Amino acid sequence: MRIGILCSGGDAPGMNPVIRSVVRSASSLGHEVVGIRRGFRGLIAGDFMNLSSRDVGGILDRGGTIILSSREERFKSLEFRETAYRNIERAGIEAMIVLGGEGTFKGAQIIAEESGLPVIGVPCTIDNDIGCTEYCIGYDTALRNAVDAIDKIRDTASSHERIFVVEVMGRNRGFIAVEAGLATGAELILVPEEKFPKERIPEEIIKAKEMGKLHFIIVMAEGYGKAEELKQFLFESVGNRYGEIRATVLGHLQRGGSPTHTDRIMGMKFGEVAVEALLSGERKGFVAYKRGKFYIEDFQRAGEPKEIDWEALRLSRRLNL
Ligand SMILES: Nc1ncnc2c1ncn2[C@@H]1O[C@H](COP(=O)(O)OP(=O)(O)OP(=O)(O)O)[C@@H](O)[C@H]1O
Ligand SMILES: O=P(O)(O)OC[C@H]1O[C@](O)(CO)[C@@H](O)[C@@H]1O
Ligand SMILES: [Mg+2]
Repeated sequence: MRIGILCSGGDAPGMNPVIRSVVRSASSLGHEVVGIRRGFRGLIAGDFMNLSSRDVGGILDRGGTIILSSREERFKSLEFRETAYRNIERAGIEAMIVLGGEGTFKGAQIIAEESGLPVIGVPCTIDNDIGCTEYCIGYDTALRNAVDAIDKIRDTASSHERIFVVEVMGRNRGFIAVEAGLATGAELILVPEEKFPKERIPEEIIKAKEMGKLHFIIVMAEGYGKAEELKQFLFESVGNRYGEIRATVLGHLQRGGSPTHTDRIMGMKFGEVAVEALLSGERKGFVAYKRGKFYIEDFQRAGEPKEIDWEALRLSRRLNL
């Protein structure tokens, strides 16, 4: 079988271990892998490259993706998808493995349904927001990056007795904010899922400062609000009386760097399962991970809501004395 592989949406550290695993698992069973460069954009352009086991050497520890990624609006239009299907046929691609988030899986599902090609998705997004799977590649590394950065911010926040608003990624979800916030002992975690009233934040700051805390660190998911705007609101509410206020947006540094051992190992496992699923005749769906087991789930279910760790949020508040 000739298998096409692509990465789409925001890159995720751990995509390279998935690619390596797909290429070598397929190769060990006598099958070929073709890399599609720049995700769906490369499908439309017909930008393909053969990937041998040697081509994927030395990439386990590399962040990003060697076959590149993109967000490609044109893939939502049938006209461009038809061009993609002609390119797939011309290149002799008989099945596909698609790495990305929930948006990417919509594209993957459409390919499977319109072209009849077998397509398997591998959940790769630092947002960790794909329904039905307990794990998404990239999330662990993004957490490591966020925790590392917030620890550093805490040092300077304490020295200057400041209030910090730290904005972390998670387009519509608070997964990174909750876990990075608990792990760094943030004084307040703000997530879009909870709608914590911003009018209550000044009292929280006053309470903490009266308890003798040097700093007050707010870890806020980007889906809750903008760091600069919250900083401005706090300044208008309490001024500098409880410490100067600063805002930091961690941004794309969360998405880079060498994948953690968890993202590497999970990436390799997800990749092998994707190849075996295609070889055993699966036609469409994504590899999901639940209670220690991998299985193929319907693409449709990727959009189902997945709960943040509410227990972690509760615990962070209890321990904030
Ligand atoms: N309804 C759709 N039909 C066809 N293609 C789609 C559709 N939705 C998304 N896509 C494709 O998937 C790409 C990636 O989607 P999106 O930007 O939502 O990222 P994602 O895969 O969710 O990853 P992340 O959120 O981690 O960045 C889009 O740019 C587009 O090419
Ligand atoms: O890299 P871009 O296109 O600016 O997208 C940023 C978005 O992508 C993500 O990093 C997910 O990949 C979100 O957390 C964030 O909202
Ligand atoms: Mg997404």
